[in-house]
Amino acid sequence: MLSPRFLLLRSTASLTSRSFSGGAVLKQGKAPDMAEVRNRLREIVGASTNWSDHQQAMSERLSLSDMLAKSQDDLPLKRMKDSRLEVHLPLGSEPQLREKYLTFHNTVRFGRILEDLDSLAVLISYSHTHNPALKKTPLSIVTALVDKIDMRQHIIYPDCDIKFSGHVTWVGKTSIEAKMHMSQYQNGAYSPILDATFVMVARDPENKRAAYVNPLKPEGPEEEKLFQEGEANKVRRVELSTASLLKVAPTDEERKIVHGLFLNTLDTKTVSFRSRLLPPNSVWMEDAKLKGLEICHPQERNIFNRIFGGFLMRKAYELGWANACSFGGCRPSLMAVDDILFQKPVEIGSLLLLSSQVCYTQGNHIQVRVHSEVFDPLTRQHNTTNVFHFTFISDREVPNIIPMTYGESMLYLDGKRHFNQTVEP
Ligand SMILES: CCCCCCCCCC(=O)SCCNC(=O)CCNC(=O)[C@H](O)C(C)(C)COP(=O)(O)OP(=O)(O)OC[C@H]1O[C@@H](n2cnc3c(N)ncnc32)[C@H](O)[C@@H]1OP(=O)(O)O
Repeated sequence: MLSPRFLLLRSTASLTSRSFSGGAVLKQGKAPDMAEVRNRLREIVGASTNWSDHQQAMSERLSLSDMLAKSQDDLPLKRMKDSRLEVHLPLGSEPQLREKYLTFHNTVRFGRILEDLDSLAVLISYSHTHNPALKKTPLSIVTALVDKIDMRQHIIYPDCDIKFSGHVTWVGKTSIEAKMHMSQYQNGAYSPILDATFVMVARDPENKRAAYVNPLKPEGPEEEKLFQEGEANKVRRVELSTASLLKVAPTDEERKIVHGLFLNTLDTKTVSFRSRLLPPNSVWMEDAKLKGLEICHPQERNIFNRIFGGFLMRKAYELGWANACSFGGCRPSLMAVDDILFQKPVEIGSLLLLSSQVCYTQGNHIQVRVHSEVFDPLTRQHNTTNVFHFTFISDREVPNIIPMTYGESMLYLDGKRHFNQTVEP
């Protein structure tokens, strides 16, 4: 795992003796770097620093199960400000840090930002669930969903300081919604770069069963509004999942779109269902794929000895970007990320197959879906672990993407739904 060097500027109340990540105490005037933050996270969950100790560390965590709350009512109410964090990424003032974030084209690697956001969401969640009476937390908090990342500005400069901030905005019984903002220092002030919403889920010390999190008490109309939005987000997520094209047929309008695409590819000379012709300025979906393989080494493990969610996002993003770049014939910018679902943990040692597909285009926009699955070479079984959705914008019109099979048509419609949701909500 290659996490950035964060400098914590301010947690909730004061830097003097406040815990920001479930037990870690900040000393006044001393801003911890990311190594310290990671060490603290390891301390909080009792994770091993060496892979060779991981089994012992996990067995020690087992004893923490007794500390889990039996019901949510047993846990004290928390306020939004209990989890509020502000973190500094000094790309401008610390040039040696820049290297890790730099692209060949002198912009910031967005994959690295995804890793940072993931770490921040974990920190925020541990701040919310912090119990000062416990030395180690019994909770294993994992990323379940990146609900949305909206880009407010497409260019992130590699030589200007960055600031992240965020806090818990909604909680369910065992899940936590965290909203984060990123801004960059330019021309004497910080201007917004992106807004992100993550859903984290609390599990028992072994990461096997769901575990209760503290209830959240919004204070004042602004916090009430955020909480209501969180509630609405939950309802929307359930509705979206119910309407998934993997479960139900497309709508009437969507069926017409698919049929229109089909008719547009028929060969008028042969009048056959089988003979298909690619319309001008178009690319078959089959020809808009890019694949990759990752061997999941212990270095990329998270504090629970699974593959770090941020690493998976970085790899998926970079593959998706390369595919969009190859498809559009120029370097695209990211417009939005939505609905990144972490369905199953990725075990250390897994073979991770990543497959990206341009699934929808409109004007100069490219919608890319990246699917990741673990492959067991001994049993030859494949298991989907993640699905990622990225919306890119190119500086020129891109070709139309055309599905040939029914399955591809569903991918096309799913891509269109994601595009409409993020770009034309
Ligand atoms: C060293 C320092 C570095 C710091 C970084 C540390 C990073 C640590 C974070 C990670 O890297 S985590 C790694 C990436 N994530 C994963 O591997 C998670 C993989 N997915 C899973 O394990 C399961 O799918 C998951 C635990 C997320 C959900 O499992 P289930 O579907 O069985 O959950 P369940 O039905 O028990 O529901 C539990 C809660 O999750 C909620 N939930 C489940 N799936 C969801 C979803 N897709 N969207 C929103 N909420 C979801 C569900 O509503 C419910 O909330 P409430 O109790 O509040 O109602």
